[in-house]
This record gives sequence, structure tokens and C-alpha cells, in this order.
Amino acid sequence: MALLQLAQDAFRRSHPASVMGWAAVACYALYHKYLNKPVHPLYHFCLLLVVPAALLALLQAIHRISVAQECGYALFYWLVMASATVVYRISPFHPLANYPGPLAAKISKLYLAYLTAKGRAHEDVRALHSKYGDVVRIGPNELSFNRSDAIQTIYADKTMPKGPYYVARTNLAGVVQLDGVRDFKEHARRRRPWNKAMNSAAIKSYEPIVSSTASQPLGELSRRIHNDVNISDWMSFYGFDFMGRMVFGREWGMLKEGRDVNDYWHTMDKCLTIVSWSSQIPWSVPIIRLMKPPPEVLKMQKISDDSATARLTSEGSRVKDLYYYLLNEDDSSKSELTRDECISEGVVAIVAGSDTAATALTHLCYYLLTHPDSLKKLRQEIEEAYPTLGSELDDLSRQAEMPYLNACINETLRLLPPVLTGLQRSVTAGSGAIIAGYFVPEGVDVSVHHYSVHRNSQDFSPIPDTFWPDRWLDQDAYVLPNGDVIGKGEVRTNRGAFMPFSVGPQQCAGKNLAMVELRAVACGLFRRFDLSLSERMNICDYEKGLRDAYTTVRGPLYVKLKPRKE
Ligand code: HEM
Repeated sequence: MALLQLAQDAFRRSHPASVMGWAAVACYALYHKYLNKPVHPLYHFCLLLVVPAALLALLQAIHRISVAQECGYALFYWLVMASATVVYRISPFHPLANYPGPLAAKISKLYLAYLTAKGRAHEDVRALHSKYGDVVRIGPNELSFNRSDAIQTIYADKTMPKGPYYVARTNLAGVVQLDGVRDFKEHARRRRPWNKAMNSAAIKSYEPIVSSTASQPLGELSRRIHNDVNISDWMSFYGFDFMGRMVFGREWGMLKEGRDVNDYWHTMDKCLTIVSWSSQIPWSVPIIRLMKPPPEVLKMQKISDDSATARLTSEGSRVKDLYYYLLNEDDSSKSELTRDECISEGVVAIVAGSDTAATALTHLCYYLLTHPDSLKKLRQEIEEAYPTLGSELDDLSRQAEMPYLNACINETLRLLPPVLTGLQRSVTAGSGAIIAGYFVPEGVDVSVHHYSVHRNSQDFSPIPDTFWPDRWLDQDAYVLPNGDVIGKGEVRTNRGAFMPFSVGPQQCAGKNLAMVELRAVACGLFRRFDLSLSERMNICDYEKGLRDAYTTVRGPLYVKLKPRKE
């Protein structure tokens, strides 16, 4: 009672503006602690709306202020909060004050969300590294590294869980997707069935699906040799049909029809774009989720759920597909995953595995078409391995031993990794962490920027920006694209800096399968067809048209195809 009386007296004696101002500063102290963290929307609601509303009600009762004054004081409250946020973030007292970066990035993650929404964040963040150095403050509490010696600490040492960027990775039924699981122990439980589904014996058992799906686009394309073919589209048709068979044992029919049946893949691209920018502002995710989901998201969730549910209610697999292992159909024990988790895993596999592989294959075509010498060398290697036309999908294990094929794929994934961005992790240790020699305090989010580190001349030289597959070969001397010959000592290829599938316990679960399918399609395509760029293609625009939406959104790549005779 006495306390209430005291508060009332204080309110009576103070000017309303000073009450609102000091309350805003106090609330900010609480708010800034959680601003970039996943907290319940009620928390934001309370600090932003309930507190000022309660104060205004009190002030109204005591000072009899008008409605216009109430609105003014409410605005003042929010303004003080916003100003306190900005001042603290750019002040020398902020724990990241010594790290360079653009002012807008220091103030708000909205800056990175804006770059992401523009679609060229991979180039933009690389430009920031060129301007500010190896470590850049890309958000108020976030650092981007362009240093290969940061990779192990951030991703492999199991000390830094995924950051708040991943809060959006929960489906509409509330199930956290595998790639959104941030707790290491829970992640290990969810990941176990995947590791079984992707071990070498399982990968071998998928080879019939890989061979039959990889041969399908070749058949369909041979019927279209008189037209320009958008190979980018065809790689997506392939990627989705392959994953449809792999995961659900189901035909999407994209290759057969030569179009995006059900608009599935375009819908997915739209969803990824929304998710990619909203993930940059994690506190917006629970708020967005309170609203009605966009129709694209609903549509995609439905198609995926229906396919997964149909597969789960079927009597088991006809072929050994992903669910064969996820549901433990290979032995009698019960699956470790709940039914909802199983459905979610199927959806993740489609999202994670279809477009990424399609992007890698399209980029491989792009680089080989613009580097005819490399294409010639590759074709020679394929012809030596598979002298008979049509045999190139017979024994896929041979392809893992083809050095130039693997060099071309690696070089493509280096220059244009399908996941271009840095994958966020959080420093959670109370004592902070030392990353690549830099001290990073607790509560800071960190990442190694894929696109930048893959082109860093410290790790890939010479000509780090040029497609030059030879850098992956082990030779005594190397011929550069301009004809110069250089010795082994002048070539630096740091495989530890190569992370298109990420690194550590949360790296890509489908890496081995992806490599099998990339090799198979490349062998089939370049063995059976002569590819050239179509005249309608302005090839300089291809890279400029790529959009970084966490995974890559591609424009068209028109080619002409000529079947090879032998
Ligand atoms: C060239 C093709 C591919 C690339 C470049 C690629 C890349 C990646 C990357 C970088 C991650 C880490 C994502 C993160 O931490 O945010 C990832 C995760 C994942 N990928 Fe792939 N991926 C490819 C193909 C595939 C395929 C074919 C599958 C499925 C069979 C697959 C399934 C997954 C899954 C399930 C995860 C989540 C893993 C986890 O969180 O434990 N990926 N992928």
C-alpha cells in the first residue's frame, strides 16, 4: 500500500514526459537483452504496448491529460526506446564496438534483411568484407568471417549451436524441422536415422533410382534437340522428380511433362525468399506467424504433407527410398521419430535436396559452356571411362574415381555454392570464444560467409574468381587458362576452406547422395549431348541474375543440344 502511495506521489510530482521517458529507458534495458532472441511475442507485446498503455492510464487518472497528449506521450515512449537502442548499438560500450561494419548494420538487422530481400546479399556481404576486412559486423550482434580458420571453431567443435536465424524453420504444425533444431542433443536424436539413410550401403542401394531418374531427362531432352532448351528449368524438373522418388517413392511428373507440375518448385522459391529475409529479423517470425500464412506457404505445406502422409500410410516401400530407412523398414525396431517428425523430414529432404542439386548442375553447365577447354577435357575423361554411348549410368561408383569430373564439380560448388550465405551460429559460452584469433563475447551470432571464403585468395590461388578445375588435381605442374605454366608450389587449394555442404554435426545430411547424382547427371548429359549456348542467351547476365535467398534462385540458361553419335 505504502509503495503504491509512493508511486502515486512520484507520478503526481513528475512531468508525464519524464515518466514515459524513464520508463522507456528501463524497458529498453530489458528489451535489448532479448531483441534479437526468440522470445514469445507476448514479451514484445508487453514492453511495446502494455507498459505504455498502463502508464498512460495512470497519467490520465492523475494529470487528466487529453487523448492528443496521450498519443504524443506514447510516441515519445517509442522514440526514446528506439533512440536508446541506436545509441547503445553504436556506442563504444557495445561489446562489438571494435568490429568494423556499415553503420546501418550496427544499428539494425533490418539492414541485412534489406540486402537479403534485394537478392544480392552474397555479393553485398563480399563487398563488405573487401571494404572492412576479414571480420565484419553485419548486425548489431552479429559478425561475418571471411576466414577459413574460423570454420572449425564455429561449425565443427560443437560449442556453438545454430543461431536465432533458424527460428523460422518450424512447420505450420509447430514441428521444428531437422535443420532448425538448435539443441545439439536433440539434433543428434533427429539426425541418427538420416545418418543411417545416408551411409555408404544405403547410398549404394539408391543407385537404381539415381540411374533411372538421371536417364529420364536425357531421354526427354533428346526429343527437344531442335529447340532452345532452358537447361536451368530441366535441372529443376530433374531435381524435384529425383527427390520425389527418393523420398516419397512418388512421381511428380515434371520431366515427363516438361513443366513445373503443381507449381511446386516456383512456390518453394517464393517461400524461401520470404523465409530468407524474415529469418534475418528473428523477432519478426513469431509475429508473422500470428498472421495468416501466405497462400504459397499453405500450398507448399499441403502438397508436401499429403505426399509424406501418403507414403507413411502405404504398406511400405517398393524400392529402398529415404523413408525405408527413416521408418526403420530395414529392421523390425520402431522408428525413433514421431509421425509428425517423419512428415517434416520428408519435406525438408525435398526442400534441401531438390533445388540445391538443380542449382549445382545448372552452374556446372554454365561454367563448362563458358570454358570449352574444360568441357573438352571432361568429355575425354567420361569417354575413356564409358567408351560405349549409353553405358555412362551403368556403374556409378566408377564416377567417384574420375578426377576431372570431381574437380569440375568442386570448382562449380566453390565459385557458386548453392547455399551462398553464411550459416549462423551463436556464441553461448559465458566466457565468449576465440574465433580465428578474435575474441567474440557471449550472445554474439557468427558465421563464415560461404561465397566470400570460397573466393579468398589466401585459400584458393591463383585466379580465385576464375573457373579453373585443375586447382583440385594433384600435379607437378599446372597450365593456367592463359597458357602460362606454373609449378605445384604456386597453387594453393585449401580443402579445409571448402564448405558448400557446411561442416560439422549439422552439415548437409545428403552430401554423399548429392555427389552421386551430380556426377551421374553430368556424365549422362555431357556424354550424350554436345551443348552450346543459345544465341538468345546473354551469358554475362547469368551470374548477375542469381538471387541469394538462402539457397540460390536462378534465371534461365538457354542451350542448344546436339546428340552425340558415339
Ligand atoms: C549440391 C547439393 C546440396 C548442397 C550444396 C547442400 C547444402 C547444404 C548445406 C549448406 C546445409 C547446411 C544448412 C544449414 O546449416 O543451414 C545442408 C543441410 C541439409 N541438407 Fe543439403 N545440400 C545439397 C543436397 C542435399 C540433398 C540431395 C539432400 C537430401 C537427400 C540434402 C539434405 C539436407 C538436410 C536434411 C540438411 C539438414 C541437416 C541438419 O541440419 O542436420 N541436401 N545442405
